[in-house]
Amino acid sequence: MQTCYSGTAVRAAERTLLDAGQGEALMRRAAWGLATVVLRELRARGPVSGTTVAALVGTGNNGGDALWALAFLRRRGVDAVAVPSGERMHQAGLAALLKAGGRVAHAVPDSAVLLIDGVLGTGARGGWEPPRVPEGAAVVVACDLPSGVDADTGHVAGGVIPADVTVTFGALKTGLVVGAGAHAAGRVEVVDIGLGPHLGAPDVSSVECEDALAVFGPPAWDDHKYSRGVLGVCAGSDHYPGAAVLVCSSALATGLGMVQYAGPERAADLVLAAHPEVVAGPGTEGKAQAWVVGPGLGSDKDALSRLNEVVAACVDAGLPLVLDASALALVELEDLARLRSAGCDVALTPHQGELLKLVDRLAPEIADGFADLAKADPVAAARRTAETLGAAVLLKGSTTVCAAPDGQTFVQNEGGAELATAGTGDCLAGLVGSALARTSGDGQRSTVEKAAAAAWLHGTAGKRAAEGGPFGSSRMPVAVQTVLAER
Ligand SMILES: NC(=O)C1=CN([C@@H]2O[C@H](COP(=O)(O)OP(=O)(O)OC[C@H]3O[C@@H](n4cnc5c(N)ncnc54)[C@H](OP(=O)(O)O)[C@@H]3O)[C@@H](O)[C@H]2O)[C@@H](O)CC1
Ligand SMILES: Nc1ncnc2c1ncn2[C@@H]1O[C@H](COP(=O)(O)OP(=O)(O)O)[C@@H](O)[C@H]1O
Repeated sequence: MQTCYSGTAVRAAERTLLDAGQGEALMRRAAWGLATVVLRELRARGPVSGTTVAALVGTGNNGGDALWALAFLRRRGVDAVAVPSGERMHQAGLAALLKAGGRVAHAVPDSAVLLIDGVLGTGARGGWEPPRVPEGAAVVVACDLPSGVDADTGHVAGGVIPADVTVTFGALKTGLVVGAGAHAAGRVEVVDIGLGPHLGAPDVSSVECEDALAVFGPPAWDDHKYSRGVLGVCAGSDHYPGAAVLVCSSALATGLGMVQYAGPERAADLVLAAHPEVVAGPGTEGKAQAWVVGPGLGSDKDALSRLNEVVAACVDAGLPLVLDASALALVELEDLARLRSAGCDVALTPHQGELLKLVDRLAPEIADGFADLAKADPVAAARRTAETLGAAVLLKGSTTVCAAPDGQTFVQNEGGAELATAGTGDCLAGLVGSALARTSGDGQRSTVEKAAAAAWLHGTAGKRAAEGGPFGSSRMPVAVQTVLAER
């Protein structure tokens, strides 16, 4: 499990050490870590001595880190060039650079093979417009975070110089794992500067391979089909029959004990043609241990009555429930309240558009300014919705955010934009359903953690599928099987 801290929390942890007079030591530790990564990048490309490394240097301590790093690099024979972005530079850092034989220039030299972005770190406020830098040739290494990325949220209000590598200090920051911030950061390396004991509880976590496999592991030797998880799927309609197939196929690809399908004849026939092992019928009777409802259901009376039947089945038996797609537009507060009272784990899986509609309809008390919040701070938006509706929220997008009503939050970035194709959300619903069905008795992991495990598998499978060229969502189940087979 990877853990992240908000930029604000990292600053607070630093403050304790700054107050104890350790500011300079911290900065030199950070700068040494940055210089070490830069040297590694240079060595991977050829000789180090004589190559030009430039740093865009801001007015604050982020610039100070960059100046000290340049000073260390100069001692390795690098032509170290500081390019100030403002009127002033960190004094001790500048003195160290000049003493080591580095120089100051007013533009990034064309000869620079590597550019350090040391303009803004955790002290940035609002947006920033980067200066023109020579295009293409230089590797970009961001100091602490790419300038212009909000360290708490990942929001980029102005411009940003996308980094190949970000060397971040003290702890992985939330802004480096969410949305535009995650995209701009490139590969992230964390340099320990001794903040550990002062950091407190993490802000968000990310499920990694091992955590996901603990949910989607192989069967135990004595498992039988009813102990490996039985998932009920209420998806698809005469109008959208394919959704039923995608949900069932993805769930089956994880190796469940059984998938039970509830839906109309046309969709059921397609499901059975693809997977004769599915037990299909019009209603919810059966042995399901969790349900997925919503993909391709539509919005008519029939869709509503099918949703109601599934909610009733879950309430009766205390089963976990995934509400996706059409179900998000049909579910009512009373349904959520009944599910909560019955002790059912509930996961709502909207994309951003569905989230806004859901909040408008069911949580008007938080709707004011919510669209802006969802854009700038998806973690806060998912958390607020989860808390208000009393259910786990899996918010889909370039970063998938899984938030629990108590604030526990996971962010997952395994997938890429190849997943932006119709039906991949249906596949994800099948995976979340499988995660809940197969762990319905284990009580060890929270619903959001299980949802995050499904998001890990979905994103990783998306990447795997993309290796074979452009793809549609029907390729996802095979990719899921491949990912699980390879681990
Ligand atoms: N604390 C420590 O001991 C350690 C800290 N460390 C490092 O310090 C970094 C934090 O340093 P920081 O607090 O000086 O803030 P920083 O990110 O350099 O930016 C502030 C400067 O930028 C300016 N500015 C702000 N917004 C702007 C904008 N939109 N557009 C343009 N300018 C803008 C603002 O100028 P002002 O407007 O106030 O005149 C101010 O001068 C942290 O990320 C890490 O790298 C490490 O060395 C470990 C030890
Ligand atoms: N740019 C992107 N980068 C990574 N993942 C993405 C991107 N765009 C969409 N996705 C993922 O693709 C899936 C799309 O789901 P959804 O919008 O519900 O599609 P559908 O309703 O067509 O099935 C989600 O899991 C989402 O996180």
